Amino acid sequence: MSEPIGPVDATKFPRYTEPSTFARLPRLDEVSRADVTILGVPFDSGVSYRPGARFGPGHIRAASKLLRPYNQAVDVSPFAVHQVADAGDIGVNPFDIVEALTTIDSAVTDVRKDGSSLLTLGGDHTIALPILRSLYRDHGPIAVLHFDAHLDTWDTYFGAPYTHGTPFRRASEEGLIDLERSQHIGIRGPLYGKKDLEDDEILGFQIIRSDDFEVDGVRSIVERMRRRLDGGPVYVSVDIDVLDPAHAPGTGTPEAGGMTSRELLNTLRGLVGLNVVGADIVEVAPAYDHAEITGIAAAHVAYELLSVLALNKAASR
Ligand SMILES: N=C(N)NCCCC(=O)O
Ligand SMILES: [Zn+2]
Ligand SMILES: [Zn+2]
Repeated sequence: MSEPIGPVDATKFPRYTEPSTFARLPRLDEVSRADVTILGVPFDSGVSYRPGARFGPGHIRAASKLLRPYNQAVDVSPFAVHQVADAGDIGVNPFDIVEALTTIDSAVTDVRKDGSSLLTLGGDHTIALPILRSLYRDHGPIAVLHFDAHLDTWDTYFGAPYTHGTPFRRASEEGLIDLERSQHIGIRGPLYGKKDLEDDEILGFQIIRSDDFEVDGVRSIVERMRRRLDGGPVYVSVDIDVLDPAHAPGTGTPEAGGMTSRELLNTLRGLVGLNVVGADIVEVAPAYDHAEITGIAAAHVAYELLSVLALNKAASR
């Protein structure tokens, strides 16, 4: 097998040149096949408050230009172990959510058909549902590790079943999730009522609260997370609003009292060795971002997830 094509060399082409791909990696059509494909899903017709996450993919790519090839925190070069490529964005109907779900499902299925893992850049949280539908057809019920301020297991908004506050309710009803192994991390903030928590508990999710990071620390939370997820395929869904608005102002439904980016990156490093088959980063809304704070956080979240996939690949050889 030929050597993987890595990022453009920043000592020859400065970082602000060239069209944007994630981390200046090759486009999918420039490589024969990818082990990991990055796919943009510019869809935000499911939001309940501030719109704008449809511009998330481009913003995360722009903020990813400064990423360097070697991850010192976990001792891996995530783009050298295997081929990572950027498939660009899906064309999604912004006016018809049901059609959008079908389009996202088929695009994700297409990207994965030769065995590639998937990292999706959203888009609002609605997009997790069609991704889980696609993964279910290959893996069966999958554990969801859900980083978010919000439960996203609400039933409907204004009678609408497909929104960014409801993907994990729909996915649970459709049997796509292994609910005995699933977990929300970073939950906080005002709810509509106590019933929100009761409904979520009935579904079977386990909750690690944002405040738990202060009390228990990252190390003990990683232990709980690994115990919960072990034993099967895992899907990681990162709503950037899991971070405190100080660390991620550019998002649609911000809530005070969130995780720091350092806590989130460290927690993600704890996924090494688990069977992560796909991931998303959603709810990045650049119109409310300043100084690329949210874009940079999202790019680093992607980098840590890609590092986990690379370490898992290296260990399987
Ligand atoms: N998935 C995200 N980011 N937010 C859901 C918030 C739903 C609400 O407006 O109550
Ligand atoms: Zn969410
Ligand atoms: Zn959220």
